[in-house]
Amino acid sequence: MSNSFWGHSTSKAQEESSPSRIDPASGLVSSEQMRQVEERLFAAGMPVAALMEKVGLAIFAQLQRDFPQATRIGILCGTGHNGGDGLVVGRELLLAGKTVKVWLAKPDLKPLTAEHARYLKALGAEFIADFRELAECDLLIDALFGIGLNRPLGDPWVGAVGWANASGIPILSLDLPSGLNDQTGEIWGCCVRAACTYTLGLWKRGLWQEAALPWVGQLHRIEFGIPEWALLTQGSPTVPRLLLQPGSHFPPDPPLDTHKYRQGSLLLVAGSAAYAGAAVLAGLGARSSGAGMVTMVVPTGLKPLIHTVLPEVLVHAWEGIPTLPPGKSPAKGFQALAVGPGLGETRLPVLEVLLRDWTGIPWVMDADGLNVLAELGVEHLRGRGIRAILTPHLGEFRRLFPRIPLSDRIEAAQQAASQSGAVVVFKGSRTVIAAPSGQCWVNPASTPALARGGSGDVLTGLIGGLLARWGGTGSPIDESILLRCACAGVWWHAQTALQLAKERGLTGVDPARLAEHLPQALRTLRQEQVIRY
Ligand SMILES: NC(=O)C1=CN([C@@H]2O[C@H](COP(=O)(O)OP(=O)(O)OC[C@H]3O[C@@H](n4cnc5c(N)ncnc54)[C@H](OP(=O)(O)O)[C@@H]3O)[C@@H](O)[C@H]2O)[C@@H](O)CC1
Ligand SMILES: Nc1ncnc2c1ncn2[C@@H]1O[C@H](COP(=O)(O)OP(=O)(O)O)[C@@H](O)[C@H]1O
Ligand SMILES: [K+]
Repeated sequence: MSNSFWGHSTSKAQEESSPSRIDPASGLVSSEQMRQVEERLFAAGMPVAALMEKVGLAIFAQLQRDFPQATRIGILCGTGHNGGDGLVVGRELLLAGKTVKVWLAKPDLKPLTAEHARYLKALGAEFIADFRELAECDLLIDALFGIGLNRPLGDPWVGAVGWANASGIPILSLDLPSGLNDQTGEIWGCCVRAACTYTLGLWKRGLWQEAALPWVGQLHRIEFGIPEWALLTQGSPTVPRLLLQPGSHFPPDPPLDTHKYRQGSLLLVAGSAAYAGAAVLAGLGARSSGAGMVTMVVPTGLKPLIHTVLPEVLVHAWEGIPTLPPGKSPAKGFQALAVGPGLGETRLPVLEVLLRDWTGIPWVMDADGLNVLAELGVEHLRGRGIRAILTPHLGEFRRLFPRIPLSDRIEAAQQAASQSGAVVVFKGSRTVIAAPSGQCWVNPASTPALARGGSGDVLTGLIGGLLARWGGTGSPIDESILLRCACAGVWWHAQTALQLAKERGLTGVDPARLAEHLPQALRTLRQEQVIRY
């Protein structure tokens, strides 16, 4: 990853132009891809047992940091190498003076796992026949299944998992919570509900899917030093990545001799009599983006409100039939268009005007803009040559892309981007951002404090403003800039909400305050350069 928070570092540029190598800090892999990486290590001479030892010791060290108070540890141990990892950790815990009890799901262990079981027994760990005997433990380690899981759990695992989940004892899952699908994050019938998951080597993509959120707990990646040559992907040209920090996604800071027209001019088309607030919130988001000029197109009735709340905004008001600012052509006047929040009944006539004359500048489309697009068909965008960012939530996504299956939201976003030719921001508790070229990002940190009406309107204005700012720099707005704006907006929006929720509690993050807090949050983030999970 780039070390520069704002700069356009070469390493970042290279990273983006060579998608065939997995970034170990942020790349999301399937179990199959993980196996390929491991196979390369083994083929090059790394002994399997040595890798398990290395991984086990690293897990033990992290466990000591995260659960220093745990003294009685129960291990739910499967037959494969996930169980082996659990036993290595058990050995270290025992040697550190902790009490260790092991429940072996089945006796037919893989050879390496069997060796570790034999030694742990010799050291004095108690091997129990009934998992209920783990009730006195203060920490459970879930070492039932990792990347080897390939079908729904049956007996005796279902009983053990159900008991562990109901026990109230915190559970640490190794690699994946047992029962979680490594790709989709959905569960195979039943699943361990982890307080914490330590994934080994590379992030398994299922862990970062929205469906996995109730099961994975705190996520942590155990580094075990995978060499660069082992990180090549096969079969998949691009690997989805976590949005760990915005880096070069943001527009550069303004030069000292800049002026308002070089800071980007945004046309924001939003609001209706019924949904005046949506226009205000999108305007507040645009204001905080730092765009040099914001012009809002609203029905006449909203003009006084916009002037009062956003005095710096130019307002073009229309009555009867929607019109756009006179004397300005898309080519010279504006660098970006944000359209959709709160258009309500006026959405169709408004979109008709925009589609007629305004296809030359990049668009951010949300809410009612997306609903019109769903009626027209997403092909319309490509047909008209519109460069666009679409920001659907689940309902809007369904309407736009009715044929795309939703069980794997990362894959769904990638398909949507490829189908529409637009950058797609699939909003939710784990927002996914995908581009037609196949590049794809997942926002790893957000908060349910955002789950209230209007949060998305702020995001639309913010992304629109960022787009205008890039346009103001003179950069051609190609796919990579669209992607940068989408990523920067999503990250900044969520990090601001996290900061506000910490200060004011989950109910203190109303959209207007969120929009107002954006600049201050970014300043803090720039100083801290941290990611909050
Ligand atoms: N590769 C390495 O050397 C290293 C790996 N490491 C660790 O090993 C883990 C992967 O180990 P693993 O391949 O042994 O698979 P694991 O997840 O333990 O499953 C065991 C077996 O269960 C079976 N099975 C599947 N689904 C089932 C079901 N529903 N109900 C019942 N059985 C089911 C399936 O066998 P099958 O029955 O399909 O033949 C599978 O093989 C990995 O996550 C990491 O923790 C690290 O130590 C680093 C070194
Ligand atoms: N549970 C959640 N955790 C994190 N972020 C969330 C959650 N629920 C919603 N969000 C975020 O809040 C925003 C809601 O947008 P949207 O549904 O369009 O709201 P609205 O249309 O009312 O403005 C999106 O950015 C989404 O990612
Ligand atoms: K596990």
